[in-house]
Amino acid sequence: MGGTFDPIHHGHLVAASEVAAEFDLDEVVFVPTGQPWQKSDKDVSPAEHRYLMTVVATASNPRFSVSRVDIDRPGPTYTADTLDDIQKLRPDADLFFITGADAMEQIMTWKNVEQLWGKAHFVGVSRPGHELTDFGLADEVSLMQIPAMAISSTDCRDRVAAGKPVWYLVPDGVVQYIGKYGLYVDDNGDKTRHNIAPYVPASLNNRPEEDDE
Ligand SMILES: Nc1ncnc2c1ncn2[C@@H]1O[C@H](COP(=O)(O)OP(=O)(O)OP(=O)(O)O)[C@@H](O)[C@H]1O
Ligand SMILES: O=C(O)c1ccc[n+]([C@@H]2O[C@H](COP(=O)([O-])O)[C@@H](O)[C@H]2O)c1
Repeated sequence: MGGTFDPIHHGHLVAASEVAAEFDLDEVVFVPTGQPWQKSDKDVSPAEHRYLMTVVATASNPRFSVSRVDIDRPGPTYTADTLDDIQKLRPDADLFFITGADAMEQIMTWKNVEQLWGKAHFVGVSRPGHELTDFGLADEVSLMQIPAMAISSTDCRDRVAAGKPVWYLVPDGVVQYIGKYGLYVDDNGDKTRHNIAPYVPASLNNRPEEDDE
């Protein structure tokens, strides 16, 4: 499941869980976007924050994982590249790509859309306020009704900026992550203030003991 996840919320998690159950999937890989080119007119939080919030949100589900392929690939994020990279990592897997109804509505504008159908089976899930359409591609796209979650990342960001709670709209750990790094508070759009370094596991970051002299 690809997304900007700025922040990840329970609408994303319910969609992933419902599709995994319906299609008996072994795993759902959440893939935060690197540069979501169709959101270039919007302020998007640094990729490392979006990645780490996605890790926090999915950590308790053994069938959920998070991939860095899109945030580690330079340039705009295209799903054709995402699917190629994931297929290289899981050569034997049959890939499914989960999208909400709003993303499905836009899919014909995605790069190399005609190639996408050969790379994965697409599952479009219902989302309040959006029509669910498969553009007549019934063999390539499945449509699925899921419990209606009227939650969006935009609304979560706006609520934080307005000092309103986002408890129960996003996982508890994500509420705490947002507070810890001061994300989405009104800072005149200066996102660089909240930049963090890429995550490096401690085991790769051990420095030799410093000499006391
Ligand atoms: N409440 C929801 N129900 C079903 N699908 C959703 C829901 N929210 C997001 N999705 C789907 O999850 C994927 C990633 O969405 P994204 O990260 O852009 O979240 P968003 O809430 O739409 O964000 P924003 O408000 O910033 O545009 C998209 O395919 C989107 O359609
Ligand atoms: O391939 C494209 O051209 C393309 C254009 C827009 C969106 N997408 C993908 O659709 C997913 C949801 O995107 P978004 O912007 O709604 O978070 C995410 O995986 C994006 O990379 C892909």
